[in-house]
Amino acid sequence: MKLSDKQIEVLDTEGHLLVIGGPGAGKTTISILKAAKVAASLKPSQEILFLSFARATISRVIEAIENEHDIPKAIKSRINVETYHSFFWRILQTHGYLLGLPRPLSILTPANDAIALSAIRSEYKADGKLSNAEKAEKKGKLHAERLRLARAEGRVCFDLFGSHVAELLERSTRLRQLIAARYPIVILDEFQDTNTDQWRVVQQLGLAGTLIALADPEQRIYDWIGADPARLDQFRATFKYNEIVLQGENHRSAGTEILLFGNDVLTGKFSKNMYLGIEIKTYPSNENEACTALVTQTYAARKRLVELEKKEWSLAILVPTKKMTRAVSDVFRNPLAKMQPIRHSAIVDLDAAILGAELVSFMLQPPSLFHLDGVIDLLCNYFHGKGGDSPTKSALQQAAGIRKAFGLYAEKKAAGKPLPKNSIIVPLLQTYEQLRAIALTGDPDQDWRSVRKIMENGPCIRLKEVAIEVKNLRLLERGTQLRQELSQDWRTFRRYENALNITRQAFVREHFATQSNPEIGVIVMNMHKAKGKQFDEVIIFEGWPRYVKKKIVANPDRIVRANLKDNIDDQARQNLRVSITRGKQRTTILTPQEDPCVIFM
Ligand SMILES: Nc1ncnc2c1ncn2[C@@H]1O[C@H](COP(=O)(O)OP(=O)(O)OP(=O)(O)O)[C@@H](O)[C@H]1O
Repeated sequence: MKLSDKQIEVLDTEGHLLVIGGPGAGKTTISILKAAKVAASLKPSQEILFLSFARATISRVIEAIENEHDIPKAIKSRINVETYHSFFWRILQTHGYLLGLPRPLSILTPANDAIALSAIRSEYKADGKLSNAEKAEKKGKLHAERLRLARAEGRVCFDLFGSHVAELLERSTRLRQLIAARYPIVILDEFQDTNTDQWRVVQQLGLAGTLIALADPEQRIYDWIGADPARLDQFRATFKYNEIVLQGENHRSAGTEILLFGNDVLTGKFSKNMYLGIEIKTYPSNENEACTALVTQTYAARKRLVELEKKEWSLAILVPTKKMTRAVSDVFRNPLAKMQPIRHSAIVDLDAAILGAELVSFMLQPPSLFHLDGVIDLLCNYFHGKGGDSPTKSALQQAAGIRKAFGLYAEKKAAGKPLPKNSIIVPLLQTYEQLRAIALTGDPDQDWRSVRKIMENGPCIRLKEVAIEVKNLRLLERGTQLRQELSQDWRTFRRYENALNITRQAFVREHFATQSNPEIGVIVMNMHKAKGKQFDEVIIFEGWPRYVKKKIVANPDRIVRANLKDNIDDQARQNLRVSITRGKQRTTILTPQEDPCVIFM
């Protein structure tokens, strides 16, 4: 790889650095090369810290490091790529007591956070129907409860990580120095998207160590969770620094006009009718034709990529919402008649699946006095937590309904009376009895599948939902730690004595694991998740309007909310630009014929 003059300048410049460049300008690449250069002169106890937002981004950075064949292995191992979350958690575990947090601390995972806060959330109507004062009151109550859980029970949710670590570093010069002694250089990926607490931490890290901030102000897509357009200027005002702009560089899709098109999306002024590497295709606005268009385009892209005879290729299908990620994944699994299914992986939120897995694993445990009570607790947990931080009213009502029906069951049972025939506990008990009758084998994969199948095919619709949800998990595949630990549990006790605990720990570990599979083949994800990644081809597929008597009555899953001109804002434009510029060779946009994406109109 021949580095550009500006990239070489990054290598040669010392002190705090702000590296600015558009999509594919080579910021990540040059920061890795810089890290390798500096790592060679570090003391044995020191490492370079590369901080990123999501595990998904980390896997690409790790992959990029692996791909730099000129960097010796020993040097690569000195670059520690981590999420803000996992870095913060390490500090909190060891020093949180200084803030009055108890010991030991445990993580309140997003799903369990949702469960813990569901009682407060169920006091309020949906967010859209709340006044500003009610919203503020709800936010205050949620925050107070999270603080209470941290201080009284030592259960800390992700939302509190940043502010607690910031407070620790602001109050302790010694701690700052210790961290800087271990990590003399900290690289900040996607710096434009740091939120207020992360920025507070970064300021402290910069007091004692050296920062390399990588940023593209126009890829800022996290305003809704605290990113701030003023962040780059705050960096400029806080530190004595050098700024290097990788102006006009585009190594990702060189030879195409993908970046030019992405930039034109930002301004809304389209300089050309056709752009090399960009295809905008329309489909008739109905489900069948939308899905057929998507599947056909995916086949065609896949064919093009296979014909290149590269060892590995990647094709991303990017959609505007999480809901649509699942819908596309379902369509690929079961396309319309006569079309071949498409092998793919889908990046979906796993909150619900993880809670479901807790229930499946608990079913593996031997019967105990209160086993059924435990099942009910976990099933209620599932409904409380499955919607993450925006649970639906109906899910909360499901949980309340199960709890109430189980209370009645316990009463009747104690009085020796039968349950009402229409009680939701009746089918649940039937499935439960079938589950209890399984002869477990000690092969966790097989036993897990037996439990899941009975739940899916049994008469209880609630357990069936859980079983279907759990299919999204791949944690029991050959060689996984969860599988090994469950096997060990069986070998020790001749039963799965600790299945629930083992499963819970596996998910916490998984959350912090940095190694995730490189993204190859067909991958479906929502547009936000594509940040920081790249693929050989990208297909952006948005939803279509629903008509009644030729009038649009709903317009979900659009790039711009409801596809209304008034809703076009910087966030929508930047988000679309990020998605468009993930493609190396080609980006195809699929939009409905009768109501195409307003950004292009
Ligand atoms: N000087 C170079 N010559 C050739 N290829 C390069 C060069 N610098 C980077 N690349 C390649 O270009 C692609 C994009 O680079 P990189 O991911 O570093 O960009 P980025 O600025 O971090 O992008 P984004 O902000 O969009 O995530 C990568 O495949 C990388 O290997």
